[in-house]
Amino acid sequence: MSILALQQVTKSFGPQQILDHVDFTIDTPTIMALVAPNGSGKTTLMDIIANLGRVDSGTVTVLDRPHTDQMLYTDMTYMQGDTTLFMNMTGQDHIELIQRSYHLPAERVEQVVGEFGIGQFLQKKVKTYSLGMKQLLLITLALLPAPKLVMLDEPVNGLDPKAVQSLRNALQRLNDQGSTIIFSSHDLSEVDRLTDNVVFLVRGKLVPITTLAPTTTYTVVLPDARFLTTLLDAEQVQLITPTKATVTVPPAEMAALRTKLQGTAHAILDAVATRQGTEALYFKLFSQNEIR
Ligand SMILES: Nc1ncnc2c1ncn2[C@@H]1O[C@H](COP(=O)(O)OP(=O)(O)OP(=O)(O)O)[C@@H](O)[C@H]1O
Repeated sequence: MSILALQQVTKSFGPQQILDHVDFTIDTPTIMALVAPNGSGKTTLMDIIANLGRVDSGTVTVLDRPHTDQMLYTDMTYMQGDTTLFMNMTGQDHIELIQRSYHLPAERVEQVVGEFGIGQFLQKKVKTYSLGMKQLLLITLALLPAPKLVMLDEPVNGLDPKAVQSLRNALQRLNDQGSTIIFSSHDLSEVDRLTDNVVFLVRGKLVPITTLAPTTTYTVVLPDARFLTTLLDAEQVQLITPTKATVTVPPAEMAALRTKLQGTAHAILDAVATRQGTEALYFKLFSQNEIR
């Protein structure tokens, strides 16, 4: 089964071509970052996937169903900007709407509300919320149903470091449970913390970072860093401290390593990708500022 499939998708606004015969598929659950300059079409693309925008030509399927299938809402959520919130309703009102629509047990709501620490302001009207509070509410609403596909438009915006950490943990857990997350962001260091799976939108085409930089260097933390030398070739591992090392491998190999060590005494506790710079690749791809 494919999670997402775009076939020859084209979209223009007047003379401006946003998507140019895009072919793209996601077949296994992943956390994918969508990266491109302002005005390139990230929101347009997510709108199209969520059936909030029309394609000029091509087809989009989500979970092997046309993206126009109304019932897909049970399997796909989309966090857009704060214009989707009702200013005169409380956060709690919003949560109850989602809880009723998706028949969610109270424990699920308690878990996610607790995870993001938003319980203390849920009784207030949304119009009194700060940018970060609105972001946290929007993220909570999108993640509550734990759908198969979650799309988040710039979720990191306005979040404090603790909230970013909660987001990171929540997305990782959802992905571990089989959900796919697509998010856009301009914060490239946070992108590198959240995922290896970066896809650039370049002149109307989707370009996976793996096609540009086949290996990634990760700074990993684990109880005994020397253990890595028993699993990987010498040139792939560089010990930094007894509990820290750099590992240079393709992203898929890193994912396999994490899975292999999960739950063992050698579990990888943290891994930060310092690929030959997502940022460096970004500047190489978008140096001419010609997208806008
Ligand atoms: N309804 C519309 N009518 C005409 N042009 C539009 C419409 N919606 C978006 N655009 C244009 O399409 C381009 C892509 O916009 P989009 O919001 O998808 O970019 P983005 O990559 O999400 O940008 P940002 O990073 O700034 O959020 C922009 O030039 C925008 O002005």
